[in-house]
Amino acid sequence: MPSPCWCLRSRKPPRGVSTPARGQRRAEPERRIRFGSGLPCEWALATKPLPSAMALSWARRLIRRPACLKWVALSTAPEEDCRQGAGRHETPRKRWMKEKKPRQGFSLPGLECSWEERLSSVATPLWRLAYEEQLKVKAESQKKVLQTLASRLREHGTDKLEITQRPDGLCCPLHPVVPSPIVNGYRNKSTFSVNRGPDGNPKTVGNYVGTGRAKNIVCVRANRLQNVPEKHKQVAQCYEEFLQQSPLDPCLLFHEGGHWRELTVRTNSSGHTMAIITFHPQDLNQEELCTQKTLLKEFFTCGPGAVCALTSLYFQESTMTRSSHQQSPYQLLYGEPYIFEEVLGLKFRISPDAFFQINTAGAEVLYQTVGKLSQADKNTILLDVCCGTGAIGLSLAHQASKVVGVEMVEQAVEDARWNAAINGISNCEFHSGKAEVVLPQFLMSREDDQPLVVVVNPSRAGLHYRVVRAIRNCEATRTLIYVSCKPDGEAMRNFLEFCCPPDSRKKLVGEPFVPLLAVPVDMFPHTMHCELVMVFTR
Ligand SMILES: C[S@@+](CC[C@H](N)C(=O)[O-])C[C@H]1O[C@@H](n2cnc3c(N)ncnc32)[C@H](O)[C@@H]1O
Repeated sequence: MPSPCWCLRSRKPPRGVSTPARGQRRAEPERRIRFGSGLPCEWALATKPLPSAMALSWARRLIRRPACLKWVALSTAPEEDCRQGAGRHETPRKRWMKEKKPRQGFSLPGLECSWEERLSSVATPLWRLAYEEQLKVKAESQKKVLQTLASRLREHGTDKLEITQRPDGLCCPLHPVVPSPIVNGYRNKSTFSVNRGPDGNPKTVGNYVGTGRAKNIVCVRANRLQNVPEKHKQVAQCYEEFLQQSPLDPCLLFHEGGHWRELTVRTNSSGHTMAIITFHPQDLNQEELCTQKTLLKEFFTCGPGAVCALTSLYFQESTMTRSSHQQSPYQLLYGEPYIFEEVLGLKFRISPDAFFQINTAGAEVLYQTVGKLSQADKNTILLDVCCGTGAIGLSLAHQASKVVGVEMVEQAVEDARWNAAINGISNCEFHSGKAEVVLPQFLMSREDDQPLVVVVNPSRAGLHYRVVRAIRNCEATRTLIYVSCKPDGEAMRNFLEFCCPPDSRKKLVGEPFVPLLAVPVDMFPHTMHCELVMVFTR
């Protein structure tokens, strides 16, 4: 259980707690709440768990103002700043940010709030709530998404009674959140950065507290993050040990030089572990690069890093924030080129560059949910748009007459084809390329009029308008399933494009879709995120 403490920034004190006068400190034996005057907004620290209703109401505020989340950890400025009060024109936060110096975890009497806890509050803001409470918070935020969609559709002049006449103000019925079968350590992939830690050590491996824009980034070890499994933490710790003994500098800012960059760890259910290390070559020659790769390999195969028992070690030279395999190949230094996973009885091969849902047990629930909702049958073709390694299409292939997948990452498409073959699935084809290029061509060139069930699961950037237009203008598409982990972002734009009244200016001439049902599936316990499965029909 996490330590019984809830810490949030809030404009108002929780109900039932009076605000002390400016500068005055108040201590109650049961619950002690402090308000730091001079901070941009008041914030509160409770040393006892708050009643769940209270915690929930605060969490709801976070949903309304998610920007607050960024400040949850940062606004916890050291106590002496609050106590002494800042100058008239300089708030403690301003002063703290101006110093730009990472500080040691600070302590308040009765409340230890370490850097690790701050990181937890940034990366997993719900971690102090019991899982049932987390699900309530997520249900609330999904409700808001459906309310927003309903009101945006009304603004767009929809006359669909299914939307305009719903008494709850939602655009369609909303199911309760389907819980994740695993709540802790569920991540099968974690990425760790290298940067200055709270003690100023530039070779710290962890995750960021703070932002680049505010220039107050501190890299904090992920040891306390509840969604990261122990194995990932162990590899991160070993990489840090390697860096400490390496003569080369870490690459903190590209233009300042340095080499060692982030670490990605992938694991599967049988404990196999793949590590990928990104390296900025700067002006090293091939021989020098080779020396570094050898040192890294030796460290993880026969040196102190051997305890991690890696099954694959990859090295990627990259001068960009992110590079695909095409831009800068993943170089296998040691072991198996792929990691394998089993999902719903099917075997999946996953390349280092390929996307795979980060919660494998949660992915099974998600795919089962999509399968039930899709109503794909032997008369329908199932289109899996943004298919990754083909997981959705392959797990539903037995329901449909045929599956067609589209994916832009070449390695993932190769995995999808291999996955179909190894599982003996012959009614699938996978196309490589951007969906906005491949899909309109595919739909235009179809000669049969077999009904289509389209499942889209794009990244956070949402679908390109050409993809939306192609799907909407294709009459054979009667059912559309949109799976999104950020339905209040770009996906909302897509929902409107699918459901708005016909608009010839935007070439959205096909019959509009109507939201039929929404089922949230929790894949990310402790975070605010949730996968939303939206079913549209027409
Ligand atoms: C959220 S993942 C979904 C993967 C897959 N449905 C699954 O469950 O494993 C999004 C996928 O979309 C791919 N993608 C992003 N933009 C794309 C585009 N414009 N065209 C095709 N695929 C794209 C990404 O490479 C990634 O594999």
